[in-house]
Amino acid sequence: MGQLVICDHPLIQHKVTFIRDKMTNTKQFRELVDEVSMLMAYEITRDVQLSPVRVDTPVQTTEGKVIAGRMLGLIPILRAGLGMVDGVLRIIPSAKVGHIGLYRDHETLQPVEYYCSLPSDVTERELIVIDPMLATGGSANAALDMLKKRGCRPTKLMCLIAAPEGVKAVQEQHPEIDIYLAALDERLNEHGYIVPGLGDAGDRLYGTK
Ligand SMILES: O=P(O)(O)OC[C@H]1O[C@H](OP(=O)(O)OP(=O)(O)O)[C@H](O)[C@@H]1O
Ligand SMILES: O=c1cc[nH]c(=O)[nH]1
Ligand SMILES: [Mg+2]
Repeated sequence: MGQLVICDHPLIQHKVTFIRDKMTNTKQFRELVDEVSMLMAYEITRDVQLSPVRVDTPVQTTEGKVIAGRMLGLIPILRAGLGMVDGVLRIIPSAKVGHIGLYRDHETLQPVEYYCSLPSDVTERELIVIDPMLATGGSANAALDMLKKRGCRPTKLMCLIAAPEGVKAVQEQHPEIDIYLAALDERLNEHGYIVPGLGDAGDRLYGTK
């Protein structure tokens, strides 16, 4: 079973509180999501392999460590996943980005696929699927299915807020995936929204409601 990691660094928890706040405006919301995503990228890259190199300081030669060329790909789920990409890219600038378009049908809560564009070398990369909200888990599972069907290797799912129902659904359908969250909330409501959550992440990022 993959790990379930709650990124409980105080800076992340502080910012998530303001992300949840309904008084936070679109500009502040976008900035906070960007900042939390950057901070979460530290946790997500914790297992990156290092290799030794010699480095000449002004004083003497010593041994340093550099990242051992692991190839990463970021796969945001449109729309809301886009709000997290730049923050992660600030920490992992060499990652390539592919896009999966999914929206959740408001009646059935089932994900509807409308776009998929992946980097040409995507099958050689370790992929991190990115979406701020993991509610029923339908969208994350559909994205992971789409990637696996194309011969790709997703290893991590990065979300801001999840409901226990969504975590369970991903763990059942894709048990090897490591899930990284800033918060694990109480439950879903009758409309499939996370409680207490933050509302509709896409609408809050882009000011569409
Ligand atoms: O776990 P689930 O029950 O599938 O719900 C989570 C999905 O819902 C939201 O997207 P939405 O459908 O609102 O699309 P948007 O990003 O375009 O707003 C969110 O960004 C996830 O993709
Ligand atoms: O609470 C939720 C659930 C799904 N999608 C959102 O944007 N928010
Ligand atoms: Mg939405």
